[in-house]
Amino acid sequence: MTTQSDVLASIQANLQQAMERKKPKEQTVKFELDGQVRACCLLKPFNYSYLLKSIDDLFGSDTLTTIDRILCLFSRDDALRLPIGNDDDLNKVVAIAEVNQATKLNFLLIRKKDFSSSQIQSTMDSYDCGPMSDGAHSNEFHDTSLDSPPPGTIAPQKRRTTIKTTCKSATSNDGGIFIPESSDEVYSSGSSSVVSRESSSSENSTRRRLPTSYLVKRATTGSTVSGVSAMSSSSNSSHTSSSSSESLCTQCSCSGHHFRSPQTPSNWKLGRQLGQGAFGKVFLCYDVDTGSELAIKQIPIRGLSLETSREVKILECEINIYKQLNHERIVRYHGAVRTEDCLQIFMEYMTGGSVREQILNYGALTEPLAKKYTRQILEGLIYLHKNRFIHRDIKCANILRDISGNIKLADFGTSRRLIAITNQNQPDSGTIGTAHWTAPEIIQGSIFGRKADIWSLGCTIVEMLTTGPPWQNLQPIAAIFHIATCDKQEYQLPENVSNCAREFIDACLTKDYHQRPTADDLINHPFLSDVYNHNHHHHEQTCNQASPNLTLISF
Ligand SMILES: Nc1ncnc2c1ncn2[C@@H]1O[C@H](COP(=O)(O)OP(=O)(O)OP(=O)(O)O)[C@@H](O)[C@H]1O
Repeated sequence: MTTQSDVLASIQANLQQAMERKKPKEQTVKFELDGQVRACCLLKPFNYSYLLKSIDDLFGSDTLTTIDRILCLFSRDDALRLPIGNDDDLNKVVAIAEVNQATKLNFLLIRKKDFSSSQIQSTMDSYDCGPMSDGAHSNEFHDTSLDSPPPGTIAPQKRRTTIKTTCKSATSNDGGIFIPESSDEVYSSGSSSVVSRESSSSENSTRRRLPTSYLVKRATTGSTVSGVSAMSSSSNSSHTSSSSSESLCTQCSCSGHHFRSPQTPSNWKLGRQLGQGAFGKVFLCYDVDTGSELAIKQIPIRGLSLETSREVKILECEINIYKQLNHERIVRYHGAVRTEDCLQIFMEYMTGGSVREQILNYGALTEPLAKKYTRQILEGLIYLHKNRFIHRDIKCANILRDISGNIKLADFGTSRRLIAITNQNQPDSGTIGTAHWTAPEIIQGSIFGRKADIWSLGCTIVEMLTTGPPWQNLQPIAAIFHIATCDKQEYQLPENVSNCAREFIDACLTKDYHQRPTADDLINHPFLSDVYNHNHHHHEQTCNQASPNLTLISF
């Protein structure tokens, strides 16, 4: 006799079978090497050595001997890139792709540092690279030279892509097939930290072209600035006149003319080193003309490809947009200057260093201090989000302290470009990367929006209270696998942490971003109810400020 549980078991088995049948039997895999994009379809399951063989098949034998790292690219703009080194990493990546129903896996192949352009040339010459889109085969290989372009050179708008071929099932023995990139895929640059379209109901995400009108206009009425819609693409000028810029003010309905954009120092002296991050070193900088001290981040850019050089140019331009952001919870950018060897980013000097360093020096923070920092982070986020910016890299290393123990958000908007420029993944400079703070929707690659910052805030509070983010013991690939596949983020907090704090963190770590609260929602959460609203006090002073050149200091 058939019991109810037999029926249920048979339904479940059928379902399982149906799901298995729906799973694609092959995986499109796309590789990029020196700006060359090639793809093939691999029959599943495939392992790491099969992946390596495909690289040789696609790019020519001996290519592997020149490769230093294979980075898997995640997120819509490929900003999250993690090294793949074995079967285990690859299995996790394939599993994430399956969960996300991703149509292809993207890998970036990084050459060994000492591999010269002439060697690249001979390797490229040694295989038939298939049909070319414009027949300019040999010239374009010269484009992959590691030399920087001469000053003033405009990099090509798009990397060369391969001509049309049909994507069909193929084993690596086929030597690979070429898949044309859509213009959207090719054009991956733009101000990725800018929320492209304002929508209260959805967290839209589209790739943006470089905004070339750098004047961010404030709204004529109300307290919200329609900054991004004012950033239209018009010319390819990269010069910003700081004297013509207006600062943004979203805190009140005042005129918004509190400050002018700061001037980029032109006459300055390098001071002591303040620290080192994944992308470069940070020094004290004395502005000889104004007598003020700033911080300067120097990012080495010698020997970049044309494509990467273009990223540097875009970052330079973006920083000139960020200069106009003016809020007491945001570290002020003072501009960027490119020299032959490095990109120099000038910013406000924060005497207390980062909260990450505070934790490393003094241990986990107490709940009241974590609460105060959380409130101040939210104040910064509310300002950024109102102005349609996403920070995208909230973590203790990017939260800097002033002398009186208040904090500001640093490094907004720059991380994605710096990753592309320096090809960093998990940095080897003692910093810990960003994978553990990344929101599931970013890993899924379909969307990113303001609520990704809220997820990272949740991870950052865990970091403040325990010295590390959730999944801190896992390697980055394993961590993002958990973030993408687990329904509930697990983390451990000290026993004495209040329920209210736990509820707040849980709210931030809501997997479905539709359900996740906004910064505006969270500022009213009971967890923060007993923190003094320092911001309000300060802003009243700011709005009543007589001279735009005076900086008020509040305690
Ligand atoms: N504006 C600043 N004022 C004072 N010190 C700073 C400033 N910016 C950075 N630093 C110091 O330099 C260190 C390195 O900063 P950087 O932004 O390069 O890397 P990071 O944020 O620590 O790590 P990552 O590169 O992973 O983001 C910081 O930890 C901090 O001590």
